Amino acid sequence: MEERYRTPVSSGLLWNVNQPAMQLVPRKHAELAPLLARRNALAAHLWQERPPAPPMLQDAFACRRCHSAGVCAAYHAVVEGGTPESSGFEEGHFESLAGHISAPHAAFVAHWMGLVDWEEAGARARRSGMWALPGPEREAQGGCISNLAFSHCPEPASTQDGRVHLYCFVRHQQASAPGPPQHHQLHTQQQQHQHQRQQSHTQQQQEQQQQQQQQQQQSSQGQQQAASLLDLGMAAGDMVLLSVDGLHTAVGRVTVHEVTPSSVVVASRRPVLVERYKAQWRGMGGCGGPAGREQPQQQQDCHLQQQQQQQQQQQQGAALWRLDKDEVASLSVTLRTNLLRIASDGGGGGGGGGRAARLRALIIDLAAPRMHSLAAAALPGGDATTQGAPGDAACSTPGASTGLRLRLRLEAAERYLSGGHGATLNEEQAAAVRRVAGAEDYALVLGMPGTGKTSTIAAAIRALVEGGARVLVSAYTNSAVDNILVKLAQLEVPFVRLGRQATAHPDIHRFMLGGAEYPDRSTPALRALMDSVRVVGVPCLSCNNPLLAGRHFDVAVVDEAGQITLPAVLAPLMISSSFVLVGDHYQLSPLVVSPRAAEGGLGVSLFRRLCEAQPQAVTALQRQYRMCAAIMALPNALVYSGRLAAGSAAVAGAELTLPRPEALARHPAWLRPLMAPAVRVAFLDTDPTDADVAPCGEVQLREGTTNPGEAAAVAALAAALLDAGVAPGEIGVVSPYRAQVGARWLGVGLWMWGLDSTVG
Ligand SMILES: Nc1ncnc2c1ncn2[C@@H]1O[C@H](COP(=O)(O)OP(=O)(O)OP(=O)(O)O)[C@@H](O)[C@H]1O
Repeated sequence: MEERYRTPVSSGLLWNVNQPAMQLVPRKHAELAPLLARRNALAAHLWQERPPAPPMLQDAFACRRCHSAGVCAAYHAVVEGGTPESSGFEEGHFESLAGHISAPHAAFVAHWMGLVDWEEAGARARRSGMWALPGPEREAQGGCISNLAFSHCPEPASTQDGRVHLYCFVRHQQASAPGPPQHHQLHTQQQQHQHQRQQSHTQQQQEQQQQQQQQQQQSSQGQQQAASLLDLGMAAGDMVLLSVDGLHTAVGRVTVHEVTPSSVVVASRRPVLVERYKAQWRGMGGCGGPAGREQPQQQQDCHLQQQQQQQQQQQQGAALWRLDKDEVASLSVTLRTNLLRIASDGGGGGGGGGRAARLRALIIDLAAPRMHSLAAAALPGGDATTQGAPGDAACSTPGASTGLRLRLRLEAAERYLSGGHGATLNEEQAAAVRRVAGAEDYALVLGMPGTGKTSTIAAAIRALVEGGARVLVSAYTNSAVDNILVKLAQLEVPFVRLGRQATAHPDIHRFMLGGAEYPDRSTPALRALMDSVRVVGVPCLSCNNPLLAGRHFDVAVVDEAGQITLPAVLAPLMISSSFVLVGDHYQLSPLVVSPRAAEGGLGVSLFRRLCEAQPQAVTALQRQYRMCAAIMALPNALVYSGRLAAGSAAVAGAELTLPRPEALARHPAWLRPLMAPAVRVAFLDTDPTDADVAPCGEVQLREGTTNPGEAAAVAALAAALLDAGVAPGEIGVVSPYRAQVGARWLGVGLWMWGLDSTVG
């Protein structure tokens, strides 16, 4: 720390998990050497591609009291093939925690643990760029905004989470006038840079290369960066790390508050000492790291551009800041813990052993799910299919048999479906509601695009709640959770949304703790709220929220389940008696970075695994309300084998209506035939021989691939539609290129999406 911060450090803080407060520990020279040795050993350990876990402690007394003994025993058993003797646990302790794990279950969990390891290694390789690459290089790869100068502190904002401090940064443009990106120049420079790296590294050559690079970078600096900060893929709500480039990585973990073309405002709960870095910068006299320290050539190459920018900033007495998206964070730890919790029968903190046993049967052994038919549920006390699951006693509602609970839900579903909003659901949707209400183990809802998945799930949740169930609403992303919650609010179903306000949809803020619906944040009030509320919404990876500790739900409903990896989806399932997975595995599968993990099956969601193993548990929604017949023909031919149908004749025959068709006369001739009402799908040939359409071709910009010719053609089409009276909000533009999805469309209020975000 002294080396890094150039400040004498005379003591440190020790946090002992068994103690309520931290202790101040004075620095003792004699203790430093072994501490550094442990630090180095840990660093060396973590640096390996797939680091093994440290050896078992062999401290029976400490392990008996440890809250992680369950997952630790499960890990030792399934990954390390451990025995009671090798565990070092007290006699009988290891067997009680891991003795039940059969060889096939151990093999399954070990396999998935390995996939998480590979994925973590892949993600870590990407993340290392945050620490190793100068901001501009990282910005070119995406996930970073670099070359920022601190501007000012807007007034602190008050949120339900408390007051947050705001910091506004602007592009450091003063040293170089902004201008259009010089594509050719950038490309050439990158080639030269690469080429130079391949050359022999004699001292003389290195110096020449550095000089060349400096000259090139000086001439192109300021021209390479994206013209608008909106083009860099960061949005309000993103979690980012704020750093001073080359001086201090991760000054703070902050949230993006607002992005405009020229500025970005970040929010932090704690004050960030921006002025301090200005002062420190002056004190250090240049680039980060001790002066004269030898660096490998690659690092020197890497840091050249950074140093130049820093020198410019230094002359002006200010630091250069950067924002890096924090994507991996503690994800792998959560995934491993989830896997070990279904392997373990206790001591894992939360899920009961009975629930874990049932999940092992359903997920690993692929046991058939028990489903209560309406007829069976009508019988007093339920039927045989609802009784006697091993270990389920831990999950049942006291005083009510499983059969009775399911019958109450099914009756509530029928009541809902027979009146008001419920009557507007089509047959498939109504069947899905019944299936969800009658599911004892799980139900799967396969919702093809535009088939009313969200509406159906919201209706099913309302029926569940009216039938007395407590429901956990989850998904991988905050936005997917909120999508359902918005519909629940319309159906007047009360709920609590857990999480930070910054990550939630504005319409949902009032349902968050401290929001208009739940203003009292005192401990008794929160406890009473969590005891009484019937519906809680939280993303999968936040199910370890302290307010959920020790709580149990009757049903977990997980949306977009086709896009969630198996280890990630387990957390909500562990704290619920039954679950409903909603998704469409024919659309996007889980995003996996590591090819090796993908080969091993990490890209196969639990939703798909169960759909394939237990097709009788699937209710498919196939009647869609979004696409006319001509558009629907494409997904039907490519993906759904003709199963997708239009919800009504009006949907199938929908056509373009132009309030002012005569306005088209003012626009290029090539686009007029495309606007005929009968034309539902058109492929526009952008061959350059057509004089009217601008020549098209891909161009590599710093912010990504673009096709200016195609963009111009789309702009012409949009302008014609607007002129002909189509409302801006009725026009959508989709592009496979992130860089093409830019600010230029926002001015006219068009909907503009990247390809991924249009799925579903
Ligand atoms: N039974 C129905 N009758 C008429 N319109 C319906 C019906 N069900 C859904 N819709 C309409 O279909 C559209 C899509 O509904 P919804 O957003 O719930 O579908 P989704 O399957 O969740 O969509 P996505 O494909 O985005 O996941 C909405 O405009 C909705 O009002």
